[in-house]
Amino acid sequence: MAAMASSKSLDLLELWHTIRIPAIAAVAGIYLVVALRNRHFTQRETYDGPPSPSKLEPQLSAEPDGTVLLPEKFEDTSTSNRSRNLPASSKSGPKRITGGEVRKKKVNGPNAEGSTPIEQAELDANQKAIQIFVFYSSLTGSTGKYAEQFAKELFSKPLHKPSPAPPIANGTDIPPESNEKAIFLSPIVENLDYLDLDDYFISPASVKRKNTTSVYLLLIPTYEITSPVDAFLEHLSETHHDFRIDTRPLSSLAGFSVFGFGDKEGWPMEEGRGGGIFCGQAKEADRWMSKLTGGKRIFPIGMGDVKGDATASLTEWREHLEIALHDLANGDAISEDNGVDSEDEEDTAQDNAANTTETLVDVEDIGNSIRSSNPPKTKKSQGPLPVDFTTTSKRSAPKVKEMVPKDSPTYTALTKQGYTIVGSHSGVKLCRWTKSALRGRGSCYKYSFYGIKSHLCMETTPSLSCSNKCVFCWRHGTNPVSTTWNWTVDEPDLILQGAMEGHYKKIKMMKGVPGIRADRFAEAFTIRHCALSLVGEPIFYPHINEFLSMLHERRISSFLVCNAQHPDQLARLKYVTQLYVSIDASNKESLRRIDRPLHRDFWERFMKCLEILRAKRDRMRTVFRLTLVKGFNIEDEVEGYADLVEKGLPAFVEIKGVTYCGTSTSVGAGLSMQNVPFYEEVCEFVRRLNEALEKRGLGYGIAAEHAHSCCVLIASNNYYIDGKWHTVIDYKRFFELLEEGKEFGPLDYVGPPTAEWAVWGNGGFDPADQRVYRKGKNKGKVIEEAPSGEAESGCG
Ligand SMILES: Cc1cc2nc3c(=O)[nH]c(=O)nc-3n(C[C@H](O)[C@H](O)[C@H](O)COP(=O)(O)O)c2cc1C
Ligand code: SF4
Repeated sequence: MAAMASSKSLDLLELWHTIRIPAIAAVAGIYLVVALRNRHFTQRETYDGPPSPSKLEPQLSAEPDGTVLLPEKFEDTSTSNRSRNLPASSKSGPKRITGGEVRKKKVNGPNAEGSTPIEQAELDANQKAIQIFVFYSSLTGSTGKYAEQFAKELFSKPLHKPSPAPPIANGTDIPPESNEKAIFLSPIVENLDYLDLDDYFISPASVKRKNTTSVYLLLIPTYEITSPVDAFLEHLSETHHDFRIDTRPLSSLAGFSVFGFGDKEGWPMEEGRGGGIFCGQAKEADRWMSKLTGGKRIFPIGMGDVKGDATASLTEWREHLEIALHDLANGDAISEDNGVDSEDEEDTAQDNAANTTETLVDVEDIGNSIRSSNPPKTKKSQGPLPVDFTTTSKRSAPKVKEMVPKDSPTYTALTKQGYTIVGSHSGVKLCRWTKSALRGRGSCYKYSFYGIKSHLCMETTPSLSCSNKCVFCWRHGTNPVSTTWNWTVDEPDLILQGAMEGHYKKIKMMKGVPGIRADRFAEAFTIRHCALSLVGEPIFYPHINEFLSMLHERRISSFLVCNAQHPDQLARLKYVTQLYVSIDASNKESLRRIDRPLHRDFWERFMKCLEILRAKRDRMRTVFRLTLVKGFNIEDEVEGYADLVEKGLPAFVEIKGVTYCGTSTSVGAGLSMQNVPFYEEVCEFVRRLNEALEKRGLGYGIAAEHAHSCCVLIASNNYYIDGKWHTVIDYKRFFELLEEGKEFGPLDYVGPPTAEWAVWGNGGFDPADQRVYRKGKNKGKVIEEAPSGEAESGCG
């Protein structure tokens, strides 16, 4: 028995040795699964309803001085997105870029075989085809319209062949030429300002269809100020100089051609105002494209004077271009290499720099030269074009410019609108509410909500430049735009001094205006508040923190509005009395449509700024500024806005109807009186937003209103103290706290209760002032006269 027992235990021991590893692994696995499950349920059990600030991810926190440390930096996409978008392997060593897929836009345009474009579906797979891309850039909208029209008209009429070309059949359909080797696909129109340039200009756009090459036609305006065209030219230049990329990366294109838009009166052929020249940037684009394609210019650059005959010039250029394209389709010129060495071309260009202006040919001259000589031919079929347009641009070392030089049209335009330009990049302007308050006719909503008397407030900006082109902005036709600061920088004390002097000068000029109240006029010579919201982007200014400190040292409060496009600068921002971000839409597409941002990663930047704002909410008063534009960002967006509030958890949400200014630019952007909501519509939106916030349990309520300027305030319940809203600021306490140098938060400088007349439901107009009602059918809408200088700006 004992022997049997001992042999059994030996068997068991053997069995244990055989199965011990899988058994231990199985037990450990089961333990892990159970532990994870328990953890999951523990978390779920402790979840207590709607998200509170501490539970929202990801978390950033502010330092005692109000700054936020960011784990990563947002680089300027205008110049550096290439390095991010290159294939991973190309970052570690030299590599030839061979191309990738592109996002395609709707194919449009006319349709006929031979010279006219046709839809892909109708093609025989072996048929050679040419895809035309019409690229454009536009700051104020006109080039976009020209581009659409151009694409519609391309090949829409019989070829306008100059003699001695053979006559063609009457009628609108052009019979295919018997020797036609390739046909044209309907053109694709693309806006360079929003395109991922890497997809199109590091290697040719990849077209899914086989046997298809592309032609790039570029319609480019010129701006002497910084504009999106700069980013495009920079991209072309970087591509050319990038050692990882083939020297002629676009050489497999069938060809390219450029048409420039400019203003000959302001910027003649030689150097014009602010250093710009007529169509200077179009010429530069033409030069870079020639280098990148290895000289595949199918037709010389055309130029149109927008104050003259731009439409006629474009038509003429198109008609000649059609012939050149036709030749391209007929001949064997669709080749990988046309034998032109771009490096030789560059050398020639530099050698010939001194003779450049002589070689310039305007489109009128091109027309004449073509009529008087032969019709244009492709290089392969006829040798190089007689005029080398790559030599038209003089290259000089880049120098740092002033943002708004005194002799620039921007300066003239802004001063005409009532701005005082301070130094080279700042501006100050008397707000219409300051004037109104001086006359006892009421202050702006900042008085009703936060206790700011408008006649003690200065509206200024240390950066007239902005990185958006909002549809409702007054100034995008005139104010500079850019994604990065690339101008000379003025010292903060000079800006503050200049701004205050400019402000007081304008106050002095109010002396003779009927109805000015003597007491307020006298008080107005001590600025107590500064609204950094005039126009442009104040946090763009590299010394913004020093500027703010100087205001605070003088016991001037700061209200700073930023456009949520500069997370790095926002994170670095120190104490502000009240910090705003403009929330002009609740989703990416809507934001693109309304703000027309220059940054390609605008949505990521926007979301990052909300995170940063949330991190700052324990240090300062934070505000979301919503500007409602009917037909753009009101309808169906309430839930989206509530989501954004949940993300940023601002102390306040200001909701304001857009202000209509009726400038040609706003009209061009598709804005009319129809887009201005009535106050009742704003109120209805506010009620719905409040409900959406309540549903999420976020702890907000409708606190105050200023019907006079179509503005309503939603506030965090933190400001509902002892049964009353407390939205007004204790400015004296704010400065004391700063001077004490201890850590403090926004609830440490809460002022007295919000005035009864300002509380939601009571209208928001101080009975001590005299209300002046507007007559007419648009009563209840905020309309401003522009450019009289009477108005607040789009984000003011
Ligand atoms: C501030 C400003 C600067 C300009 N600079 C130049 C220039 O240097 N050269 C030029 O030929 N045209 C210049 N123009 C004219 C524009 O190129 C022209 O108005 C063009 O049609 C604008 O196109 P867009 O509406 O598509 O932005 C300038 C226009 C403005 C408003
Ligand atoms: S409204 Fe403000 S953010 Fe928008 S473009 Fe104008 S200045 Fe820039």
